[in-house]
Amino acid sequence: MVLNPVISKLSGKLVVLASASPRRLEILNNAGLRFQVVPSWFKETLDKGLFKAPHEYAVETARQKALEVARRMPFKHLKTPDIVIGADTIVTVDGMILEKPVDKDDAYRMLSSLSGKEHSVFTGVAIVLCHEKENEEVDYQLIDFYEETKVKFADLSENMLWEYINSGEPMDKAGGYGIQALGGMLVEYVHGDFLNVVGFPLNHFCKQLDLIYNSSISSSDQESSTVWLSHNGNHATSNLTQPSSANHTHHIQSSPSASPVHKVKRKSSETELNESSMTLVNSLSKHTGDKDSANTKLPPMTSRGQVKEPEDGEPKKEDLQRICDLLDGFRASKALFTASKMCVFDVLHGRPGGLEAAQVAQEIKASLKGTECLLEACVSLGLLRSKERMYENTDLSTRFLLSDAPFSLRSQILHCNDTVWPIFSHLESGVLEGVSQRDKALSQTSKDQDTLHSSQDSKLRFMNAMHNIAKVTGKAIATAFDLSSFRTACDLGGCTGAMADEFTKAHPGLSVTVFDLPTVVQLREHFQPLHTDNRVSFVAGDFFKDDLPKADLYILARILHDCSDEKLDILLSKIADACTPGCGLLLSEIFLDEDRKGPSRGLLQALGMGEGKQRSATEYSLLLKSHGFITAHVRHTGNLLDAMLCIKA
Ligand SMILES: O=c1[nH]cc([C@@H]2O[C@H](COP(=O)(O)OP(=O)(O)OP(=O)(O)O)[C@@H](O)[C@H]2O)c(=O)[nH]1
Repeated sequence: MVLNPVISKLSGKLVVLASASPRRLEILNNAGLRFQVVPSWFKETLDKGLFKAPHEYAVETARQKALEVARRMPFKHLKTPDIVIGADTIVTVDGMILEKPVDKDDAYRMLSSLSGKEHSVFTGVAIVLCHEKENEEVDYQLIDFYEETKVKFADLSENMLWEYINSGEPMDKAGGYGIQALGGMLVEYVHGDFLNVVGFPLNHFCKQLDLIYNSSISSSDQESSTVWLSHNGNHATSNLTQPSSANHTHHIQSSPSASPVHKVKRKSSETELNESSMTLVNSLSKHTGDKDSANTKLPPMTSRGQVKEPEDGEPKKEDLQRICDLLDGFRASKALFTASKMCVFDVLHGRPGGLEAAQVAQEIKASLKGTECLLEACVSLGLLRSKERMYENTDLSTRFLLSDAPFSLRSQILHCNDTVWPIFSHLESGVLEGVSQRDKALSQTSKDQDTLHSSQDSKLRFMNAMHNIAKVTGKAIATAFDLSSFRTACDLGGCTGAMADEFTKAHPGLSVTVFDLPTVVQLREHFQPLHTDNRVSFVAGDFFKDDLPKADLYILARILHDCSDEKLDILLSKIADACTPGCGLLLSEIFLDEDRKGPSRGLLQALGMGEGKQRSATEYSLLLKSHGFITAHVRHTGNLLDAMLCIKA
């Protein structure tokens, strides 16, 4: 790509850098850009698990940083900028995203995970072009891209690590290092844009400006091809013409059902810019021709930031829908629980063409009316499909709701129905008293049941539920880290051995001992996989009281969140005592976001008021460090559980 002068194109425009990074300020200053700095208030807490690739996380964070400033300025600074620039820099290694360390321990974790390795630095950049309209409304055009640079660290000694950490330099830098300063000592090579590592890919930025201000797309083309971001930043689809420019051919694919983010692939003779995507959403005024955008018509925001309620004063549909979704949530859960318990999905399995409601009613021995309502509700939830009054399973129900599906969750669903649901029926008491309502709820439930389940039956049902979760999450956890340095593992509370199976499958050199209560180990025959791998063995015992089997890796999957502080201390002390330096501890839990604002799955689980608590990765890391385990790697798997690998110091 031939690069043309671009900085001068911005003279006379109000350019805003939505960043508090002194390095970004210096880079753009040195390039001769005149701009104002308005740090963004956007909290960098996007759920990383939602992004398919690390760079998407950096780009979305950059977008939100820039949009927050672009939207705030008209009524906080009483002026609308012409251009707002946002950026976010992250480091990735071993599948982990490293941002700025929260403390020295975190910096140690990051730097030790980078030691001796090549890693990537991604900087996402968002350019928001603001267009103030005659009616004071502001439309935004959002253009974003990312740049990747590879960096290789030398092998770092403990002394080197701690000397660098104690310099204080790591604390405000992605990945815990500053390549432009002391951190340069750690670096063996850089492949790619050095400034991108520092925090701003200046060359790529200039190329992007070139596309915006020097491309041959005529203003009318730009008008027709450039679709504007609605004031609220909500996306909407739009139909687009396919513009072409002198230096670049870019293809903007759009379809009514497509996400509003369209990948724009720009190629040039010299440089293939990596994917830069222009978030294309339609304005409220000009491009709402097609039905989709009409459906997503949003109340316009005045430049003073107030959302204009629709003329008739009706509440916004989206807000009402959000509340109704929450209102109906328990009905949806109960429909799933009931259909599962009544074996609706099993009844429909293997019935080509499906069954009528009357046939299902007969098979599940239920009323026709009740069965029809249940089947229709399941169709509305995507659990069944119907055609000419014939009902069939969907892929979703076939994969997760059949009793004998490889990843069946039916037992977990029955556990939620029979145990969790009664507990949540006493949630108000739980909140008032701050203690679990389990005994009250289950003693009442067991009295209500015609026949009390034998202790073995209820134990089996619980084990089945745990087996379901281990089957669904086991592979993601077992493959989260390189465990080649470990030969023996002990899965504490490993229940049926489903997780142990996945570890032996993923690591041929590893044998796993499942250590669980005698009543659990006695019942393991009910769950043994068809293939019996002799690398999985069972030992009965109580990990709070008995000696732990010797191993060089201990696995704790969904155990710690259920333990009181006292039990945590007992268990972790026993593990620490059983470990020699270099032993591993692999923890698998739901890791809360650092600001404890999500994921709701974890925070809703905490409403069970058990004696344990939900924690973030940092909280778990510090808890384990207090027992001599240093966190080496953290993995947000995007599955139901996350994972952390710690090493005994
Ligand atoms: O080698 C280096 N690597 C990274 C940096 C600096 O690290 C931070 C990255 O953090 P972020 O992208 O979140 O930016 P912030 O500083 O928090 O400012 P925002 O207001 O934009 O969020 C960034 O400052 C890089 O410059 C470095 O200096 N050297």
